[in-house]
Amino acid sequence: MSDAICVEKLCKQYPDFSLQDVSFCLPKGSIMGFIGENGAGKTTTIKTMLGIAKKTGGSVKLFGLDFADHEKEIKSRIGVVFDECSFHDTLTAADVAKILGKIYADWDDPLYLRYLRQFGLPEKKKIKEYSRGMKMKLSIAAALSHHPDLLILDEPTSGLDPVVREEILDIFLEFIQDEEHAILLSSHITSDLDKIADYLTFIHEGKIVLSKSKDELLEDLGILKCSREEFDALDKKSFLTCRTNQFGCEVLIKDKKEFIVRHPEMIVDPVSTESVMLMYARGTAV
Ligand SMILES: Nc1ncnc2c1ncn2[C@@H]1O[C@H](COP(=O)(O)OP(=O)(O)OP(=O)(O)O)[C@@H](O)[C@H]1O
Repeated sequence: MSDAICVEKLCKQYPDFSLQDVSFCLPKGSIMGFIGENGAGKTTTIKTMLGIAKKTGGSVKLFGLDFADHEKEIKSRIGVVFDECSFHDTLTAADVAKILGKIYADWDDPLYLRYLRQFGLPEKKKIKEYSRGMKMKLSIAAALSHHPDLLILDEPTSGLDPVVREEILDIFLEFIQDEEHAILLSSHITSDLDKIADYLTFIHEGKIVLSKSKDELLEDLGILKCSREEFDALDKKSFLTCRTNQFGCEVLIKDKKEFIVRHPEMIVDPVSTESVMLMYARGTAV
């Protein structure tokens, strides 16, 4: 299976923030959830991948092609949605179709109209009269209507009610069914990622801390609760991150089965996508 995205050692330097050696690959036919707390670097990664922010190092390949050398071709094959609607608010959905129809050779008006109807979006109403959720749905409809091979979505379900979120997640699942398409989706809504993601990539303070298949991650990782004394006595080689409070420590463990063999007396709880995110966001590296 070849990769839709392969990012290697991507770097971006802002005055108060740096993206450091960000690397991950997304195989075709799959969905990757890109997770991290506010300010972790998700949008910066996406913008730097797409050349919207200038990278200070590293390489980005989409469909096996170097982004910098094949920007035009690559852009015609991807649909991108940011958390803010990128269309001018005096336009209507019908105007958006006219503009995008001129930009994309594969623009599909009937498909776009089908999404507008499915999402309940009036064609003639100005975007400024749309609600936040309607604007997001319009961005998603537009991103899907030129038959892209890859969707890159920055918080696409934020601000949407659970019914619409589910409807959109179903569309994403349908999109990848042919095993050629892929989706990179940044989100704080871990329950959405639990439903649809095949891979999870966690970013924290500008660095990738984990990138794995969701099944492997849930199978391998565990959370150990122990006292400070127990923590101090343990070998830290399989510890990823740790949170301490007045009652003791919570430790994220890389390989819970291996740890339990070495410490059968200790209890290691299973992880969820949300608990891993919280362990990184609120913990300290061990
Ligand atoms: N144009 C810019 N100039 C300077 N700093 C920036 C710029 N854009 C982003 N940053 C900084 O980069 C850091 C990461 O921001 P980014 O938007 O990538 O985070 P995020 O993970 O997408 O967060 P959120 O979940 O809140 O959207 C922040 O500290 C932000 O202030």
